[in-house]
Amino acid sequence: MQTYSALGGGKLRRMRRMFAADGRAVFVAIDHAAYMGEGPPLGEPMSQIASGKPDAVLATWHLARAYADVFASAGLVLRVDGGSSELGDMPQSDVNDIMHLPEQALRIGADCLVVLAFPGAPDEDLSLKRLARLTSECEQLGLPVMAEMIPGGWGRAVPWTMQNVARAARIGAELGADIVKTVCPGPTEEFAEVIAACPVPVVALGGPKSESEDDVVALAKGVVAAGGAGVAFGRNVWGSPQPEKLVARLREAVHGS
Ligand SMILES: O=C[C@H](O)COP(=O)(O)O
Repeated sequence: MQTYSALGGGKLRRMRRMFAADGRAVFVAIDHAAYMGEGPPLGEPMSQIASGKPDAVLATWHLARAYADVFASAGLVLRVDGGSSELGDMPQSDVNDIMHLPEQALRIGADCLVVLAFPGAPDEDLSLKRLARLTSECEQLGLPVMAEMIPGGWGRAVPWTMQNVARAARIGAELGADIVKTVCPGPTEEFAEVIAACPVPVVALGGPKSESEDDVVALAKGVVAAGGAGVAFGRNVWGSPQPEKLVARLREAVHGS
């Protein structure tokens, strides 16, 4: 199991706001509407997600503020990259600005910031340098950074093999990320290769809505069995007719209770 004892006090406390005593977490991603499709429905569905007791939510600036009370018991990961959307010419890899500064993020209660990075993409230097700049800045504030490491970018300029995912995860950690979020591109047993390569907690992202919630839960179980620190699932959770139940099932899969 990963421990955070080497981190400074601020980071340690914020990591504990997201990760339970077992070192694992269920993150629910609700940031999609800023860049991808309609995103999660507002209002009551947000309360339903919260009722399932996710360890943390991964949110946009708006949702972090508007649902601060609803998600008061959950950690907050704030998406700070962006600047393009599906309505425009959404890039496959090249990198937009940091939209919200770390000090501003602290003011609205963020426990962690998240940005994408695309090692292996033709313009990899842009996202890797951005990640490194952000982690150095956040170090001064005791604010953890989650790196969403996508080998080759969404256009898959390099194939999503387990080896490439492992390399991407390690690169994220080397550039200062405290948590790596990435894809599990094959059988979950093989995800152990990614965990072995990466010295910080790794959580798996979910991807498009699955036909079967049992498959979603099985993915979470498999990731944890392979040594992963949990999951960061979005569409499958807020696209569920009963998000509260699914979050509770994911908790069971990740924490065993
Ligand atoms: O932050 C956004 C997530 O990576 C998307 O989550 P999802 O792929 O499970 O919908």
